[in-house]
Amino acid sequence: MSHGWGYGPADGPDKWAENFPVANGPRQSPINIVTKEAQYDPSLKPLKPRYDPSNAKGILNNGHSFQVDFVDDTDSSVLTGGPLSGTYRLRQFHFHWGASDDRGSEHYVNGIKFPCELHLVHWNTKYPSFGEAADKPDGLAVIGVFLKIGAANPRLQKVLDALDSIKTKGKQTTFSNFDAKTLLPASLDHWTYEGSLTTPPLLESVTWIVLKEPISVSPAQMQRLKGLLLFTGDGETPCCMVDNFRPPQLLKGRHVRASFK
Ligand SMILES: NS(=O)(=O)NCC1=CS(=O)(=O)c2ccccc21
Ligand SMILES: [Zn+2]
Repeated sequence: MSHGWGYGPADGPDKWAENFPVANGPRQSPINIVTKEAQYDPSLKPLKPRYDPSNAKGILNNGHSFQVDFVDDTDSSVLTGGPLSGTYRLRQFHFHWGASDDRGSEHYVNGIKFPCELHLVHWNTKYPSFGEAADKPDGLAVIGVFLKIGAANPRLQKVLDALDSIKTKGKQTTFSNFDAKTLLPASLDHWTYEGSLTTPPLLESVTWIVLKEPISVSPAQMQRLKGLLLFTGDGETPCCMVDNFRPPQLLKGRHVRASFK
């Protein structure tokens, strides 16, 4: 059963507004971050991700990416600081990538695209659950991390090695004892703005925290991501899951803040 949306010509980002009219809303994501227009905000606090590796639960091919899910029934893996008020619990992380390394990221920096972008999704514990938080203006916080082609990144290896067991849509397997913090770069300098989910239902509930420093990924490691499959329908030939990114959306008067000078 398809979700009804995807990244192809018939069901891709240009079509999403038909079923999700918020696609044309005032705070849509991703965006192109124009660094000269991002104002340094000294009131932004240091970003504090505190993750417990034992909260890692499973890895799932959801048909448009893959996600690593975390147990989120306690405050043992949380994000605080930066632009956030209160405590946000880690829910899942996933990636967006291209068919070739000249594209793949959702956010751009001064028009520059990266081959891949990691999203760590958190929800505000002022609400009783993820589901309750997901449609509130301050409900979610997503850390975006750019991946840049370079040396092989050993911290990605455990995730990449798990992909062989979730090749097709709907497949999942256990994924335990993983510290998501190891996927973050040394510097937590970031840009932040008010936006949305970049996939349907495109809810305008996300405080975006996009890290300035990319992490590395080797061409061979990128190939592993591109090997994931999604079936477009029962019995149809599987096709590679690539180019699962939404293009940048209009700022519509929003301002991007920087945590660094
Ligand atoms: N790229 S993104 O993080 O903005 N959107 C993916 C996403 C993250 S999520 O787990 O909040 C969720 C729930 C329902 C539908 C999509 C999503
Ligand atoms: Zn995402």
